Amino acid sequence: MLTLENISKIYQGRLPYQALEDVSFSMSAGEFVAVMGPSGSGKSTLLNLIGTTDSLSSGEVFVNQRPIKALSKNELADFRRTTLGFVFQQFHLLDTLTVEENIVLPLTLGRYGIKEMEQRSDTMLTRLGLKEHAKKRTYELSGGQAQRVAIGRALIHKPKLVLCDEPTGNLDTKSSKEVLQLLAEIRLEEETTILMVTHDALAASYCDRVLFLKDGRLYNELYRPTKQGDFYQQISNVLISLGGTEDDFSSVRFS
Ligand SMILES: Nc1ncnc2c1ncn2[C@@H]1O[C@H](COP(=O)(O)OP(=O)(O)OP(=O)(O)O)[C@@H](O)[C@H]1O
Repeated sequence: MLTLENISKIYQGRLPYQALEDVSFSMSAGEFVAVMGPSGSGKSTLLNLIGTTDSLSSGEVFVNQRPIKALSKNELADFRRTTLGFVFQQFHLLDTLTVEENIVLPLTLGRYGIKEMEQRSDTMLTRLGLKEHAKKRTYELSGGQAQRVAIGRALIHKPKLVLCDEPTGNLDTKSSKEVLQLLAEIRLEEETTILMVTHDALAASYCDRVLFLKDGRLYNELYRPTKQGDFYQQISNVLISLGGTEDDFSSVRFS
């Protein structure tokens, strides 16, 4: 579904800086993949390049075998609106709108009738366990509820690829687990491909695979074994070999 071929990014400042160098990997439809690495290793740069909010210095990104570079301006706008969904650490919800209005917001930019919007919103609110909160303003929600609204908004238009930047960074352990469980389930139900940047080994252990970046290059890759607890331990070991600090690890253990 997604292929990165030898991508590099050099920021052209007073002193040019190579943030990514020769990164290649592929993701199949419905795969849930985490990207980890120390601060400054190029994780956000990677998301921005795939999300088309920044441009490649070299290499190519293919979505469903189509090179993103070949898209015209209109096609690119259409690609962002229909194929991609975004989830951020700071939920980026609109306080002036209700929960359900936030969730249907992406649909108001497309050609959807009122009835279809209502149906999709209703299904999504139920799926997120937020039906009773539909008419609330977003400042009346807990962090976990707010992030679930943001996930609903990211998924309401049924995007093929969802890019998540530290989606659990502002959440406590319980809310983090709920949000991660939700992402893991939804990608199975909808075959949504999810790429998630995270510092948290616990969050990464919900994924099928973890890619590790170091100094802008792919450093390691782990596939999930049967047990999530084993995966968590393996991820923690790679983080230690990367030179991670205590802050990179969660204190949660699996039985
Ligand atoms: N616009 C820019 N101009 C110049 N250098 C940049 C720019 N954006 C990022 N960088 C540099 O590129 C490198 C990678 O940055 P990036 O934000 O991708 O790292 P990161 O892994 O996401 O870090 P963090 O975990 O701290 O968010 C860093 O050294 C950063 O200083």
